[in-house]
Amino acid sequence: MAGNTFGSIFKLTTFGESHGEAIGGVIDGCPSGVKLDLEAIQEELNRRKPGQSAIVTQRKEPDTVAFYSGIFDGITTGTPIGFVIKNANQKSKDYSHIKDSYRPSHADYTYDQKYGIRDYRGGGRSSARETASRVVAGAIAKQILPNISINAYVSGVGNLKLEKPYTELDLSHTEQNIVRCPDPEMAQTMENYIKQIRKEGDTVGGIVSCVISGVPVGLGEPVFDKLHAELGKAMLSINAVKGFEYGSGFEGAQLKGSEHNDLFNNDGTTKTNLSGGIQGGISNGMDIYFNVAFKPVATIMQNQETIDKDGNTVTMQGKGRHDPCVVPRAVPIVESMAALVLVDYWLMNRTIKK
Ligand SMILES: Cc1cc2nc3c(=O)[nH]c(=O)nc-3n(C[C@H](O)[C@H](O)[C@H](O)COP(=O)(O)O)c2cc1C
Ligand SMILES: C=C(O[C@@H]1CC(C(=O)O)=C[C@@H](OP(=O)(O)O)[C@H]1O)C(=O)O
Repeated sequence: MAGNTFGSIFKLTTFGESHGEAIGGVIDGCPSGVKLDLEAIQEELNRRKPGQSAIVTQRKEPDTVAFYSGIFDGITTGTPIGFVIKNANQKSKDYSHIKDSYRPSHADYTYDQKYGIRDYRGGGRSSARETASRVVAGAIAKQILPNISINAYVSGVGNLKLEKPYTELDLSHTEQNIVRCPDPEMAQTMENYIKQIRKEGDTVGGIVSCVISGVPVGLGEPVFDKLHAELGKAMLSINAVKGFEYGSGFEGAQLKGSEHNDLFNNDGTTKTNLSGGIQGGISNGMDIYFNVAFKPVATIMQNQETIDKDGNTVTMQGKGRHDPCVVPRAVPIVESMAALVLVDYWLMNRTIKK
């Protein structure tokens, strides 16, 4: 199975399945001499972990990370950073019903067809449990990036949407509610809606928005490794993601050039920022902002028609502990993937300029 490594200088390889012994990763290419705040890494994991509130999966995992290499006296040594997060709260018997049948729109069918064998307990390797390892690496990347802030927040749940742009929001409120929406009133409405959806045994999608400030001019490697192309790949690699747009995004397609162009100030900044901080695949020093769309996840607590391995139609009922809506927990994952992209390009830029 290829495809388990992300990045070209700061490289993360993850391993592990949702109901196996453990998940974890190896980071190769981390610069030496970085003093790490290990508590801050654990805090990022706590933002992502299952069982954290009434509107997420009730699987209760401590998600405590243990580092095995690459850090000495709290400082990176430049050697591979190996880390492990033990799985502690699997309930694998809840998944025997999907051993020989496929949940519609999960990855059961495609994994079976491609590999011919599948750890069906939980989603196995396809479970978003794997993203905990991304958060560890992302938290380290955040600590390497100088003066760059990355803030994601929930801007949509089903039809409920925050219409205000990030410039009119107080993002310091994001962590003050369990939805991670910076508008307290909207957060409450979203929370009530997710609770109602959960009661119905259903799931609902949503949008995570992200804003990155303090990025210097010059990150991004045209023509194939443009900064926004890599951000797009990073976001689309997250489980359940269906869409990525940056800057003016899909709405920009409705505008005229005279409305869309970002006119310059004399210092090279721009009066508007419909470009979303990237032009020609290179950061221009303005804020980078983007939206990531998540689908309503596949496992619903309702009877559904599906097929078994032999192609027979069967009725399946959702079992196990699942997220009715993933966006509250996806916020730190989006930030982490953004940090991994930025640290890679930042290190590349440093190398090229030397
Ligand atoms: C934070 C997070 C939590 C998720 N939780 C669940 C879940 O509880 N149940 C589920 O069926 N899918 C869940 N998913 C989505 C599946 O992992 C994903 O749909 C599956 O791997 C198939 O991949 P795809 O949707 O990207 O095609 C979650 C995704 C994320 C990002
Ligand atoms: C365990 C986590 O979330 C899981 C993500 C997930 C999925 O299908 O993506 C399905 C559920 O668990 P399982 O793999 O046991 O079916 C969630 O609880 C986690 O994020 O740590």
